[in-house]
Amino acid sequence: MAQILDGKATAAAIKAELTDRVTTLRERGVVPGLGTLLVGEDPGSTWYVNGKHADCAEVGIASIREDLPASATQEDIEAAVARLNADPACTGFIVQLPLPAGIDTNRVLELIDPDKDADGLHPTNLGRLVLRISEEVESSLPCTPKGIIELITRHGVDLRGKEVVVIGRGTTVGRSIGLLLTRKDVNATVTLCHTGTADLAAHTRGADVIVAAAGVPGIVTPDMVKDGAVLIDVGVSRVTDPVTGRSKVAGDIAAEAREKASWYSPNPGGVGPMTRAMLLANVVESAERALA
Ligand SMILES: Nc1nc2c(c(=O)[nH]1)N[C@@H](CN(C=O)c1ccc(C(=O)N[C@@H](CCC(=O)O)C(=O)O)cc1)CN2
Repeated sequence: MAQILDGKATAAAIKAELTDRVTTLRERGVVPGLGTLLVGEDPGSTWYVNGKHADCAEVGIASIREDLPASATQEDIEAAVARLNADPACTGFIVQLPLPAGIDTNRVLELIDPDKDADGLHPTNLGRLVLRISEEVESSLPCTPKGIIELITRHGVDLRGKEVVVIGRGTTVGRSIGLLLTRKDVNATVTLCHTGTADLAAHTRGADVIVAAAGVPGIVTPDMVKDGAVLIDVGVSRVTDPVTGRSKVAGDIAAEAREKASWYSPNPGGVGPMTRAMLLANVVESAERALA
């Protein structure tokens, strides 16, 4: 019988730990502050950003918002990044992705002060992750990959020597998760599959762990899963429920595939809450580093 990697409960436990650490920081005169930059009115992105501010309030982190209209130009966005870089109340910030079409996302990410990069997506911080395979990385780690590893290990599942297949090569998950999984403290072996992979099923069938981050509902079907595999469902697609007619989240892993798993992350309630908790952890850790 497959067991659940409960992201909601794990994130709640992490938030309780972070609340205590924020109290200690405040007692030492440091108020951690998270900034967000949201461009446009996409309902999903707006929901995620609102959630980030609610999470901050829950654990005692201050928060700062920069909301720009969808018509914002590259210059407008770069100016907002500069304001957050300069704001002393903002100890770390994120640029909500994706940015509207026509905006040079990499250029925007490169302008974030690496010391304030709460998402760990600045090239300097990704570069540190590439270079430091055994030492502690003294900057933020990308939230979803960090959250996935935390979710698995907090449930007592050992990743050492495991064959992990990652599906999807996006900026926030696929490109960087291999860097974390192959660090010496985790020691997994990673295969990164993507839209150019010739035979996806041939890879997933041999995998001990599948991290599905393709954003394609149900791309992982039961025939692609080995008995006893660990299934991590990162994909978030919005579909209409044929019975209720309501919009709902559809993950990348077909529900029937879970029956073959030893552990699986539900979706919703798995990786998403962990992503949110890791952002808070990054803000707290960076404030603690600044004090040390
Ligand atoms: N700058 C960033 N942009 C984006 C990131 C990111 O880490 N940094 N990740 C995603 C969006 N995201 C956070 O920003 C995010 C996605 C999902 C969830 C979440 O809690 N999902 C719920 C279900 C939500 C629903 O019902 O729609 C769950 O899994 O239980 C939180 C944050 C892309 N952009």
